[in-house]
Parts: sequence; C-alpha cells; structure tokens
Amino acid sequence: MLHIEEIAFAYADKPTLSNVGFSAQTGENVSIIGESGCGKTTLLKVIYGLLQPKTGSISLNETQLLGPEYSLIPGEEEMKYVAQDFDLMPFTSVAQNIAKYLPRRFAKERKKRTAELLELLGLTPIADQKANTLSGGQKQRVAIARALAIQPKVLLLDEPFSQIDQFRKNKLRRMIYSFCKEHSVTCITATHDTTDMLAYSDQAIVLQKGKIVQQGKPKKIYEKPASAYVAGLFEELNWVNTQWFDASLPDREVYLYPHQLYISSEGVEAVVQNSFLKGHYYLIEVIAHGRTLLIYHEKGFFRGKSICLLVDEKALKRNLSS
Ligand SMILES: Nc1ncnc2c1ncn2[C@@H]1O[C@H](COP(=O)(O)OP(=O)(O)OP(=O)(O)O)[C@@H](O)[C@H]1O
Repeated sequence: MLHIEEIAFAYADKPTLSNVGFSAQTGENVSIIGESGCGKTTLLKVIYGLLQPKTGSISLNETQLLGPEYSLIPGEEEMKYVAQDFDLMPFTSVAQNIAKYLPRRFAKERKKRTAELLELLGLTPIADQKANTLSGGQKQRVAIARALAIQPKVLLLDEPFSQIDQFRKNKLRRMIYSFCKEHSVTCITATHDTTDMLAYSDQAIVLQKGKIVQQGKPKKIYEKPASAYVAGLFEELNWVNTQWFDASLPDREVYLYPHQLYISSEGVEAVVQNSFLKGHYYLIEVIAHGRTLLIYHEKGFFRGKSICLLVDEKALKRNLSS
C-alpha cells in the first residue's frame, strides 16, 4: 500500500501543497485532478522522490520513503514516473530507448519483453525510428513503454495521454490501465481529462490551490460534487436561478450540468444561438433570462428558434441543499 500523510511542500516560500494525504491499495488506480497550477505535477514529484516535502510522510508497503535529501539518486527505485517532458534518448531508436531499461544479462528475455512493450503501446511499426523524429504522441507512448519495462510497484503518470490522438487514446488507456490491474501495479495519474478518472479510476483526489477539496469514488464525485469548482472539472456548468423553475423554492443561484436541463413544450423560454454536432447528439447553446446556457439534445436547431426548458428537479433541489 502507498500511504501519503499530511504532505506540505513549498517552492522557495511559495506554499504549493498543504495537508495532502491519501492511501492507495496495491493495484489501485488513483486519479489526481484539478485546474492547471493546482499542484498535480508537484504532488507526483514529491511522491516519486524528486522534491522533498516540508512536512508529512510517504510510505510504500510500510517502508518509509525519505525523499531526495536522503538518497544519492533522486527517484524511488520501485516507482516509475512518466513526466510531461518524456526525457528520451534523442538519437536512439524507439526499441533501444525501451530496451535500455531492461537488464542486459538476459538478451533473449530482453528482446521478448521489448517486443511485448512495443506491441502494447502500438509502437512496433516505428521500432527502428530515432526518438528525435517522433511526434509528441509517439514520444509519449515510448515514455510509457519505458516506464513499464521493469514492472514498477507504483506507476506515476503525468497527463499521460495529452498528446495522443483520440483514435488511439481510448484503446491505449484501456490497455495500460488493465495491464496495471493485471500486474498489481498501483497507478497514480495526474490529469485534466476527467474521462481518465470516470472510466478507469478506483479513487479520485481533487486538488484546488494545493489542497484536497474532494476525494472518493469518481461516480460519487461526479454526481455529488462538493462545489462548482469540482463540478466544473467535468463539464461546462449552467448557472440558473431556482425561481425560474419553481417559485416556491428559496431564491438562489445554483449550477447544473448540461444534461440536467432539457427541452420541453413548456417551461423557461429560451432562444437558440448555436447547435454543435457532438456525434449522436448536439450541444445546444441558448439564451434564457439574458444568460447563456448549454443543453444536450438529439437534434440541432437553427439560430433564433424559440424553445422551452425544464430542469431535473432532483438535481435542482440537491444542489440547493449542498
Ligand atoms: N520549479 C518551480 N519553481 C517555482 N514554482 C513552481 C515550480 N514548478 C511549479 N511551480 C508552481 O507551483 C504551482 C503548481 O504547479 P504544478 O506544475 O504542480 O501544477 P499542475 O496542477 O501540475 O499544473 P498543470 O496541470 O498546468 O500541469 C504553480 O503555481 C506553478 O507555477
């Protein structure tokens, strides 16, 4: 188990993390999400042992990790960290970049494992290409393959799929996270992309200005966000007044996800501004009570069309009581 307790960290005298603590079971997949600059990368670097926390402690399977001030080589041996800058050997082939991290003694085993990793990350066709000729997404995949070369106990991924095309991203995500599960690798992913969190994480940690503001099962966080900040990490929010929909409710401004508003034959009058095709549905931008709101609908509408909106009453009331 990876146990992180009450970590605080500051760059010079600028506090960046305070009171951060959580535990991850062996093989658990934890996401760290939050707005840009909230401290996700810093937290991964503290866990990996590149930055020394001011206070707090980190232990892996009951062994306390002391941090870079107490080790000759920064970085914990049993962990692998895939940073945002990849750090590949530029004039070396994809296959050699991966093989370098495998023991030299067992040549046959080394070749087999390299081939497996090339296949897992979809890199076989470019195995002989030099790293400096790769695209950002290809470099990112080589960096992940390298981190998995010798199976770590803990894999720390910083925005792992940010440069990978949509077409490959979903398949790759499924493969990597199921690889980690099968091999009991604890995986901590810092991400902006809440799809990483909702579909694949066992536990999510939401950071805001270096502090944990919500923590738990992803579904629960999505359905019961602790604040508009947390909800806004998933989708653009609609701010509405409760009395537009129900005059008996206290007069409050509340936030709703787009799917919590829907088109009906009666309700709040709105005028369509834009319809954006999203695949099998549309994102519709409307103006109601002088505000821009977003809703989902199966059909698109022309600009200027008048429609009426109703609200998911449960969501409205839940929001009111939070
Ligand atoms: N080496 C550094 N020296 C001083 N301040 C730093 C340093 N690295 C990061 N910071 C600051 O610490 C804060 C947290 O940065 P961090 O990179 O951890 O955020 P993040 O959540 O990972 O952001 P992003 O999602 O944009 O990668 C930011 O305000 C950043 O400017």
